[in-house]
Amino acid sequence: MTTRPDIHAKAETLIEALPYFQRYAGRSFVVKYGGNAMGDERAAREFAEDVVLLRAVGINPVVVHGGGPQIGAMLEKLGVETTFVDGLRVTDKQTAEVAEMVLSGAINKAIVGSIARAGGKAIGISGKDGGLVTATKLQRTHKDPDSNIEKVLDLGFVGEPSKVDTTIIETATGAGMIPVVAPIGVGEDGHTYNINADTMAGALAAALGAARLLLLTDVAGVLDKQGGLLTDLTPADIRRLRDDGTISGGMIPKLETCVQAVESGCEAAVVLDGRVPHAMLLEFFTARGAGTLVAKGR
Ligand SMILES: Nc1ncnc2c1ncn2[C@@H]1O[C@H](COP(=O)(O)OP(=O)(O)O)[C@@H](O)[C@H]1O
Ligand SMILES: CC(=O)N[C@@H](CCC(=O)OP(=O)(O)O)C(=O)O
Repeated sequence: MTTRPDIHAKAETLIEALPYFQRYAGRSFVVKYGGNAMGDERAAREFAEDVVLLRAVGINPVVVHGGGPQIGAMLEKLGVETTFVDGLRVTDKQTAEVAEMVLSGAINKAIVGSIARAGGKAIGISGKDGGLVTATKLQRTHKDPDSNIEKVLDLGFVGEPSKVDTTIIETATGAGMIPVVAPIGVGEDGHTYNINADTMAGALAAALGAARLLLLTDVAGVLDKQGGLLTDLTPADIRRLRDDGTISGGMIPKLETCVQAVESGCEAAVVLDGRVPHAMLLEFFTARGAGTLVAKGR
């Protein structure tokens, strides 16, 4: 008899995953797929395969996508200038129209297509569909460090989810489909609002009581000042890391989203390296995990 160690290793990998399949069957996983991660064709294919695999083992994946760099490229083509405040795009009426066209049109349908090629059935929607997300204008203030005076900043049609009705998500997942959601919402005032994709994903994870909110990014996870990976964090740890300056820039709103999600119904959030092949599968289905897990308590 010949031995096939490679076959045994594969079987062991599947058996290692069994308790996780059992634990998460029937639960929702909200996955935020950022615009920076989409550039690479192979990574995009692997992302779609991972999502289809989650669905195949009985988990309900919900994809929320970004597209910041792609909106920027389209605005540049059209000769429209764009600026950011605290990582949020200042959005006038024309910018909102371009953001909706790029997010709900081009990117949303490209992701639906790659999930279909990986053998899954996806349905592309935005926060506008089925009354999924009602948005309100984001109120943002900024304290001038010299005068200490707090100013109200007008970011235009930048919204935050104020009401989430998950019926359309539940209907789609109940019919075996994978919802792919563009971060666009409509206000009670009838205006279209541009919503940061991390914020949108966090709001959906909380409303769905998701087992996991997964934020794929371009670093290994949350790093300490020496560059070491912090594997487990609580909301209290995050407040401390923010106060001592360990986290900055885009990581601040990302972790704020994680804290808000775990404090309002989502079991745990993970900041994960989207550049690593099949990062999602390693996180969910191995004892080692990957990235940084944010949960209410240890
Ligand atoms: N402590 C930290 N650990 C990891 N990344 C950090 C930290 N502090 C700041 N960052 C920055 O946050 C960035 C991730 O946020 P962002 O660029 O908004 O991601 P994305 O575009 O994927 O949403 C990292 O690339 C890094 O530059
Ligand atoms: C208000 C706001 O900033 N909206 C974002 C929406 C897309 C996004 O968040 O995309 P990434 O995840 O790829 O950065 C924007 O206009 O760029």
